[in-house]
Amino acid sequence: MDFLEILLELTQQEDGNSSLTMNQVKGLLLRDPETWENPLQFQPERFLRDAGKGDYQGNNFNFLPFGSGRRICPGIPLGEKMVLYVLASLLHSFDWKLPEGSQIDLTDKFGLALNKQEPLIAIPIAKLSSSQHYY
Ligand code: HEM
Repeated sequence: MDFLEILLELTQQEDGNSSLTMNQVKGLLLRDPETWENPLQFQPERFLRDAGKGDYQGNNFNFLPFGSGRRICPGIPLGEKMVLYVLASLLHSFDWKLPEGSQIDLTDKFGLALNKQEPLIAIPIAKLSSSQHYY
């Protein structure tokens, strides 16, 4: 079946019409097995193997987390720094563990942006030598 047909079927409404937002198209493109090997698997290392696939400056139409063209996100440089800084701070300052008996569930929920179906609950454990380092 043609990829477009699958898109239309997935978004069919009760009145027979289909409505597809740009974000839904993007979400589905990121699952296209012709472009992404094992698209449903969380494999961030895929971008290390092939750096071109992770180019998000708007020229690679298979991967547009910041959009493209005239309306491309102007916050890319700040976003790049903030995501890295916040993540690095959280990993540097805390050990993380899951609540007793729970497991990580990576199932996602289709929507305007990709959300996890089950929220992640992670417990931070302070690991810096002095509590003053947390202020
Ligand atoms: C990781 C962080 C971010 C992501 C994933 C992101 C993603 C996006 C996306 C997908 C768009 C729509 C682009 C389009 O329509 O083609 C957008 C637009 C926009 N973003 Fe971001 N963004 C991020 C961070 C930021 C930051 C830090 C700022 C500002 C400080 C910002 C400001 C804007 C503005 C003003 C627009 C509208 C641009 C326009 O319509 O002309 N974004 N962003």
